[in-house]
Amino acid sequence: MGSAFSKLFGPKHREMRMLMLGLDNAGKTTILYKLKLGKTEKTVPTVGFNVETIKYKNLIMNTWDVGGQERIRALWRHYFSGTDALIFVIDSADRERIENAKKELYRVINDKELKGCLLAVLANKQDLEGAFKAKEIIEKLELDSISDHKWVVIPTIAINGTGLTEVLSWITSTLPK
Ligand SMILES: Nc1nc2c(ncn2[C@@H]2O[C@H](COP(=O)(O)OP(=O)(O)OP(=O)(O)O)[C@@H](O)[C@H]2O)c(=O)[nH]1
Ligand SMILES: [Mg+2]
Repeated sequence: MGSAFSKLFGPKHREMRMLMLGLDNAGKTTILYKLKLGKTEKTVPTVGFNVETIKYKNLIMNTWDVGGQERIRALWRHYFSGTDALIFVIDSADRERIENAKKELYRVINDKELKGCLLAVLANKQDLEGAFKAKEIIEKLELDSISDHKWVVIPTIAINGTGLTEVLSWITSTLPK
């Protein structure tokens, strides 16, 4: 009632934690800043993490974006605790590494610390030639086999913002009350 939080944001707001993971170069940082600032920032590969607060409707989304390079993926698990929604970003045009992305996705969602969290898979870079469509991503990643997480695949183009509102909207409407 009288917490500093409700004084800042109003009593109706609800705070949640989002975690963005995916292979290096998938577009995570581009998405984070497009959501936060509404513009396309020039990015460099993330070594470590970025964190930003995104306000959407009545939600305060504390959003963590962790670097995806192979040598630092072992650090991902340090960010799992308390995650309400995992946003797993795929470079849909990187056909060679889709199996690698699949392996990393299952390693993450099978961790007990992420039990039951929402899973939004972003089929990013839909503007690029040869990009897998959302349906193909579902097949390649065998998402129909996942029954212990509510999941969705959303086609996105981070550089112009296509699909990003759908991501926030799905999370908002699917989050347990
Ligand atoms: N064409 C196209 N390029 C994109 C899209 N999204 C991101 N990019 C580009 O992909 C490159 C990598 O984007 P980042 O956001 O830095 O990728 P990341 O997932 O944060 O990578 P790490 O920090 O290494 O894990 C940048 O050059 C982006 O401009 C997209 O939808 N379409
Ligand atoms: Mg990054």
